[in-house]
Amino acid sequence: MNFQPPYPRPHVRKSSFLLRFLRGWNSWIDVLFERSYSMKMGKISQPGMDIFMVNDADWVRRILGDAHAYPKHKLMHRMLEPLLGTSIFTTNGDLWERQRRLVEPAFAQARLRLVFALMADSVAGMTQRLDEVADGRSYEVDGEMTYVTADIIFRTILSETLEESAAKEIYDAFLEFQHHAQRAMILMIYRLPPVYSAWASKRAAKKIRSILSGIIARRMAERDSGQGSARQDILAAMMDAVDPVSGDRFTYEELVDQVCMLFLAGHETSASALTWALYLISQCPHLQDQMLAEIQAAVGERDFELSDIKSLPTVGNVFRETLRLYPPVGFFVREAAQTQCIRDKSVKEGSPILISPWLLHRHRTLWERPDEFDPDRFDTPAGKESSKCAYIPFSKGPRVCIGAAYATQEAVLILASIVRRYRVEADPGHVPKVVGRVTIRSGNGVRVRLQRR
Ligand code: HEM
Repeated sequence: MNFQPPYPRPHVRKSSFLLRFLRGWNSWIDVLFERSYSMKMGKISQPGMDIFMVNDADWVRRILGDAHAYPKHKLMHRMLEPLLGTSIFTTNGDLWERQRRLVEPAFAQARLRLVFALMADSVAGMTQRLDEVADGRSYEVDGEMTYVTADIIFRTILSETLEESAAKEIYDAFLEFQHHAQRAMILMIYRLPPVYSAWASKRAAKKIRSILSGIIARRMAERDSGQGSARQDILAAMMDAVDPVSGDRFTYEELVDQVCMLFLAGHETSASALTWALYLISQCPHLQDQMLAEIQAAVGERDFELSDIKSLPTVGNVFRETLRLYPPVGFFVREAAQTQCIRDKSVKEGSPILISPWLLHRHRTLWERPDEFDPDRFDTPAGKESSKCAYIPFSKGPRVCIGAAYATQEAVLILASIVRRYRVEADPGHVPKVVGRVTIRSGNGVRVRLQRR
């Protein structure tokens, strides 16, 4: 049985300028109105700046397909810069191309094979911690999903395990960063100086950056003194990578920015998706039975192996459908490099263009029953058609997520490990409150009840 999970009901009409500001202060999703979910293109007029929202599948493909004509907008860079510095996530042009050439090999299939065992070790730690709470009590899963995904990033990128105290420090600092970065962005859109929010987001980012930069400095010193060559993690691949065009490597400062970016892009997104996935399956006991039967048939009681990931199509579809309904990156911002017409609208050079997986994935004319949770939809002709043109949780084109395969491997492993060991039951009365900030999260947490099988 499919069900319709919660999301903020859109307003009937477009909000006025002032209401948009107030509603967007906590969550950009609260600004949306009914037509946002069916229009192909919208325009939001702000003082001194028109922002365009593109939901037309062909235009989305064109925009995402051309990183030169539609580079990333500086707004995104300014929002994330305190944490990510000048990293691949927000740069453009030659600088981005160089960074992409140096980072991409670290995520090649061969390296993903190497990091699978590290992921599995971390998941074993997760189940030990979950055993402590798997007695049917009401349990908030956000913290554990953030912990295990951050620990996986630490192990696979840096060959370090993440202590619980450092994990807590990072978790709290990141919540603080999200909160203030979202507010700084809203203020910048309204041409107001984001004085306090910018300062507070920098303060939170500094805590995370100081934990990571210490480790990188140590690793570079190790390399320079000829030690540590046996490590096969993602940092080693990035330190060794030589740019085939310029012949040079990442400097220390560049590596700090890239690792902070991979840390954020690589754990917060996955933690958001996994938390929502646990909520969704908690509402569907029959689906869990189907997942369990599939896991038992393919894997039984032995340890998971990398080749199992492809033998668990239902688990894979649960992850895909979670990313459709709650895409961790709810929107991205590009800009028009030249003045032009997009559909019937004149878009000036430099105007921000928003592309929103949140809206595209729930578009009234592009999906059947868009608000329903239905993992089987990806096996139907209609679902396959919709996902071809209107499914972009990892974006598309030259700037597609570098970590898509890594994230899928990790998420299927975590979900399958949880379902094999526990029944994930609903916590009656708990309804998550969807909040759109840097990622899409629940403002009141996600609570379920775990029961050991
Ligand atoms: C469920 C998990 C994930 C989701 C939904 C996700 C989603 C995305 C999206 C939508 C973008 C494009 C953003 C834009 O165009 O502004 C992106 C870019 C990126 N992601 Fe992910 N991501 C996930 C996990 C990861 C992981 C695990 C890593 C690495 C460890 C990673 C690394 C990156 C990088 C480096 C980019 C920038 C690529 C570029 O601009 O060239 N992501 N991701």
